[in-house]
Amino acid sequence: MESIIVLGGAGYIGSQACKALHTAGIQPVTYDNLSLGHESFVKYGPLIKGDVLDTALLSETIRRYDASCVMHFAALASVADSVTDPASYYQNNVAGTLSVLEAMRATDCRSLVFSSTCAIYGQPEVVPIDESCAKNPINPYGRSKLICEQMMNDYSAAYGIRSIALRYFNAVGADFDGEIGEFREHETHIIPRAMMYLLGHLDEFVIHGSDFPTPDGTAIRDYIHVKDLAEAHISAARLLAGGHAGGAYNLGQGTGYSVLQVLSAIERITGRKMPAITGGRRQGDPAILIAQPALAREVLGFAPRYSSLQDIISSAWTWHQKAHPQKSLSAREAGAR
Ligand SMILES: NC(=O)c1ccc[n+]([C@@H]2O[C@H](COP(=O)([O-])OP(=O)(O)OC[C@H]3O[C@@H](n4cnc5c(N)ncnc54)[C@H](O)[C@@H]3O)[C@@H](O)[C@H]2O)c1
Ligand SMILES: O=c1ccn([C@@H]2O[C@H](COP(=O)(O)OP(=O)(O)O[C@H]3O[C@H](CO)[C@H](O)[C@H](O)[C@H]3O)[C@@H](O)[C@H]2O)c(=O)[nH]1
Repeated sequence: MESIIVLGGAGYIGSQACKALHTAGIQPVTYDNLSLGHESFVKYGPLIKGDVLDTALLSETIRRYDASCVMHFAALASVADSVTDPASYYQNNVAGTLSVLEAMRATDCRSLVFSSTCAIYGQPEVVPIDESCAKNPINPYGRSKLICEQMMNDYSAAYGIRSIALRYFNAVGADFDGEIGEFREHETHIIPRAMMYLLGHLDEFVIHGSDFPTPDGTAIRDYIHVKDLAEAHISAARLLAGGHAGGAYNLGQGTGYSVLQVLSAIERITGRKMPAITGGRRQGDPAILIAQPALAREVLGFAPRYSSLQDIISSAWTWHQKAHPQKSLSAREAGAR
């Protein structure tokens, strides 16, 4: 059976990729240090507990499974934390990716699919953003990912390790079977925070900024379902297996929604009131991020199927209720809403 090594496979997006690989008949071998991920998310193949900085263990794992490809999700990914603790981001994300490339160089595996981000574009001059737009990241997280892409290009030219960087916009939603979803110790993302608020795990939900230059004053993002992202990884791995030289592709829908539009859809779909407090902007939050996904459509055949607000919110809501059943029935929630 073909095996693919999934670095960070115990995390939110990596675990969805594992499920998609398993469904496609490929064995996903999760390699994760479990610093942020969950062992319970590793359901579709073996787990190797290890750090991406451990080059020797990585090489050994790639060889042991005779992996056809490496998918690299393992990173720190909080914009705000990267500003206060850049050292961790350069160590984990940049040195970590260098270690991955070195581990691959020591083996025969020459295909890498990498989790990049729209944060590499910084404050875009034009939207929708296409792949040729200026890359001026405005925080260490975005810079760390841009450096990784540059290293990957150099390793491709010099050592023939071909890579596809997938620049996700906002990953959202959960598995439609309710098996895996989005859950972090210190959650900052809009959909899980809203779900946690509705389930009584947060005392308030704050809208970060109402004075953006957008029609309703709240920031606009391009939300893409993790299942669509997971399937794009399989397309990317297949392209590389077919000899594709590598490249970088935006993964978004090409449509944006404001924070207020998302909150209103949450009220409609969950049938719960979502009273929100308006707060100030978060540091480094751009007003509008919308992808131009034409290149991904042309090259990867990327055609999002699960990214309507209805599918995104209903899958997340189902999973969050299942993940926290005891608390979802709390007296506070039942009485107050
Ligand atoms: N969530 C988003 O909206 C989004 C958007 C753009 C890009 N990304 C990128 O996608 C990838 C996955 O994001 P996610 O939301 O699933 O994050 P996540 O935190 O849920 O998953 C990351 C996983 O990597 C593991 N990990 C981290 N550092 C490691 C290390 N040094 N060695 C081994 N394992 C390590 C963690 O334990 C975790 O399981 C990241 O590279 C992130 O930068 C995410
Ligand atoms: O409690 C919250 C949480 C979020 N938001 C708003 O909701 C939108 C989406 O915020 P998220 O935190 O869900 O996502 P980001 O757009 O900040 O982050 C995403 O894009 C980043 C690049 O800008 C990184 O790639 C990151 O990993 C990825 O999740 C933003 O306008 C944010 O200000 C709120 O109003 N309240």
